[in-house]
Amino acid sequence: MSKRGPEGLPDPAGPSKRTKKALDGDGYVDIEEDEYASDPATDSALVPRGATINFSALTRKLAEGRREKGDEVDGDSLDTHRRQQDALVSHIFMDQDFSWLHLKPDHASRPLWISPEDGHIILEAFSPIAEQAQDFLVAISEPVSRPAFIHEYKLTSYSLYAAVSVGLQTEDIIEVLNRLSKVPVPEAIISFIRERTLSYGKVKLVLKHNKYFIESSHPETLQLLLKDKVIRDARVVTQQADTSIKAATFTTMKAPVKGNLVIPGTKEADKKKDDNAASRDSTEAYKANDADLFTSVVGVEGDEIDEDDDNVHAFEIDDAKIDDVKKRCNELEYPMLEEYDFRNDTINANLDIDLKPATTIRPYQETSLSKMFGNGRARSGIIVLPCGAGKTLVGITAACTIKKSCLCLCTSSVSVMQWKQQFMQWSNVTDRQIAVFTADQKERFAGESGIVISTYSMVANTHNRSHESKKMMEFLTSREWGFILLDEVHVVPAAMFRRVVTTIKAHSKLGLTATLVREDDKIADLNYMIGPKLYEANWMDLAAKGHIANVQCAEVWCPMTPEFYREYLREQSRKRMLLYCMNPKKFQACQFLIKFHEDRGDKIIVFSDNVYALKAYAEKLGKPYIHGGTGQVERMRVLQWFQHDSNVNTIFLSKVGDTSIDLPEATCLIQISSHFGSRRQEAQRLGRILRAKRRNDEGFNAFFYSLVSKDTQEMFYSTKRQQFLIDQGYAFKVITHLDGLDNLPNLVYKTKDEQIELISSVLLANESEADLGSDIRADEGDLAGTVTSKDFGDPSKFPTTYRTTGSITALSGGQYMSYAEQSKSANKKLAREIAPRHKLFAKRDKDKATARKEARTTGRS
Ligand SMILES: Nc1ncnc2c1ncn2[C@@H]1O[C@H](COP(=O)(O)OP(=O)(O)OP(=O)(O)O)[C@@H](O)[C@H]1O
Repeated sequence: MSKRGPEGLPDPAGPSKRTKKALDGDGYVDIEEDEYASDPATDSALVPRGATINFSALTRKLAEGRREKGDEVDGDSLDTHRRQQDALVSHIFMDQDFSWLHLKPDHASRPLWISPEDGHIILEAFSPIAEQAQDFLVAISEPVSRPAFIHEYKLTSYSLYAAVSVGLQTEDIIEVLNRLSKVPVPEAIISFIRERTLSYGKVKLVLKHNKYFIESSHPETLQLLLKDKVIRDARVVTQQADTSIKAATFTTMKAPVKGNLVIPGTKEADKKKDDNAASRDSTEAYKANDADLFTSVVGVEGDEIDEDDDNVHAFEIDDAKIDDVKKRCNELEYPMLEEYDFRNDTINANLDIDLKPATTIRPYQETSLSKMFGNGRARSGIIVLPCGAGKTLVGITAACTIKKSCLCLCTSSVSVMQWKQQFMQWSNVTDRQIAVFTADQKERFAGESGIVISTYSMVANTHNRSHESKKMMEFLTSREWGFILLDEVHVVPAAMFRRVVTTIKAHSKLGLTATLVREDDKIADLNYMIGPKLYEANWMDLAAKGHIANVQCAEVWCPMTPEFYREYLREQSRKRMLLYCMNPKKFQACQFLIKFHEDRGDKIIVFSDNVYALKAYAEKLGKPYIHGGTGQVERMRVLQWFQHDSNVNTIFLSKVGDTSIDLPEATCLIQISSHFGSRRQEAQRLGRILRAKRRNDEGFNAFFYSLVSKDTQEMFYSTKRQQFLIDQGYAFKVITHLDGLDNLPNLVYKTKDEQIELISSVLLANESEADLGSDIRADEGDLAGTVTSKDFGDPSKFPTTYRTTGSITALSGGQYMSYAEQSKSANKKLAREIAPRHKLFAKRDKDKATARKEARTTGRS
């Protein structure tokens, strides 16, 4: 595989040579000079096929060539003037001077600019055609950052793979980009798009009669793949097929027939119900949609999506090696499309389910599904929708469209029950057709087809299975599944995924997630294990349309009291965390915000990953709490109170509440302790209020506060955590002072004595109290719990996030708080004190510390 730069773009250091070398190493591929790109618009010698492109060098060379030839300059005075201007500004921008990419005369009405350096695309989100441009960019590139006015995307190999897999053609991509761009699309980018899309979509992975086949209508491509050792070794040679690699020896299969497909829950489906006679070809409808997009954006007709050739060639591969083969094909730049022609599958029994007549899916849910079913088959891939936007219904609608046996995998047993309940709520599935497989329940559906809902760990775990579990696994692995639904795909460790993908045979896979980010950079693995990203919604758009709530985000800086800070500087890292969580000023800020929001009529969830702090805060403030150790009955009771009792307006949750708790009543979140710098956790917590019931009330805002102890490590983690949400367009305000806090009646830990009492109890607390990982029960499967502080790097190296400091009045409409920047703090003085001391004093300090330690040990015993 070509080595990629940090952006997913090729590394200028020449990785293509690696590709070539790897292939040569196996002694099978001759990359001839004539395989160099032969597009007349580009200098062919510069762009070898499969080679990595140094965008800037290439573009400059091409531009210089043109200048030498006098191509781009028609000699009129305007251009001369322009060149003079360029010369004037060039020294300011240095190597970032792109003035040689001349603006088109009507550039003001075109919303895009593409960097010739790295394929990053900048979009003016305020342009009248920004919405259409966004739809197009989401299809061909990866969104990097989408705040209010300027969006950033990047073109990568994977994004182009996804574009081809949803039916876009190379020339359409280039044409539309060119129409939208303020400058002509740099030639390096055109070459990159051509080169990357050349081989995509040529090879498919098909499951037939419980066997996997690699299928293509280009026999030469199959020959090329078979020259690779990994693929060759994975091939199952049947009697009919000769091992020698000739097109004639491949099994020839008939191309699937296309017909009518209507996704349930859409307007199309309603129309069909109303008028059976007027059934329409939905493939045509989706093509028309795409064509509309292109026409409205750029004024050209969209090309027809290629129909399959009549004859396709295929060879069988060993299902135990399926994962390696997929990975290898990706590396060879022939990623396999996985499509399931479910309507022509006569082998697997149909599942008679449909959405209930009253269920209507929302426009963005329909768009995401149209990417999956756009050509009448089910494409495997990933759909990314914000938390609370209704991924469950998207999954259920997909299952009701495919109408074959479905296996649904989630991260915890609580989610399993929620999925089952949602299936029953939105579709007409009967109790007999749906079964759950968890540690407590091992059910099977009645009849030939049905739905099984389980957890990743139940299916992937191979140790200590009970007899019943073994039997259940035999049931799951012995059959062919039409559809596998994978919830929260971003949290599942790669090894666990691999086990699931290799043990369960499924024709199509749909991954669902809100946050396609991982701290361990394993996200690229999902591309070959599940498929490309089919759709990613824009959070701000959905908020503007009322599908999710508008949220005001704020980071509240709580100064450490001098005593806490002194101990913080002295203690080791685990205790340090306990100290910044239990900071009395944070306690007070939490009390103040709870009071402030309860008075406004909000329902508040306070999150704390640290169970020691969770209990201490909740007990001190007299509020109910739930953590990993809370029993099911108690949990349900607390949640019921919160939902229905007007006297219980605040609950405290540990990380068990991050994902699996659906509380549309909640309108305010306060975070007092969190899992280091996890961007995913921050987004998932925000997700708890995005579904606020009251989101469509006029002027309604939900609130998300992160309480951070000033001048501690927590500030670095907080910045890191916010990055994902900032990229989605959320602005974090910083509150440095809560006006009125000091006058709050019954303010906790107000006196020095109380604060000192608190610090001694924190210091006496066991080191393990600072642990975050032990809170989740095994069956709740904290699949992401493997991430530690180490994964977040060195705080000092992390780039700072842009923040705004503003008025809380503007933030919440409240008049009781104000900002004040503190220029000096006692903490700074303390930090100076703690700095390396003269050796004369060092010994005295050491003696003192030993004495203190001894005193503590005696106190504990
Ligand atoms: N088309 C729809 N019509 C009405 N309600 C809907 C629709 N789609 C989703 N909802 C509602 O939106 C809420 C959120 O849905 P869901 O729990 O599926 O979100 P999610 O995207 O899975 O969130 P998370 O990632 O936080 O788990 C649910 O209460 C669901 O009933």
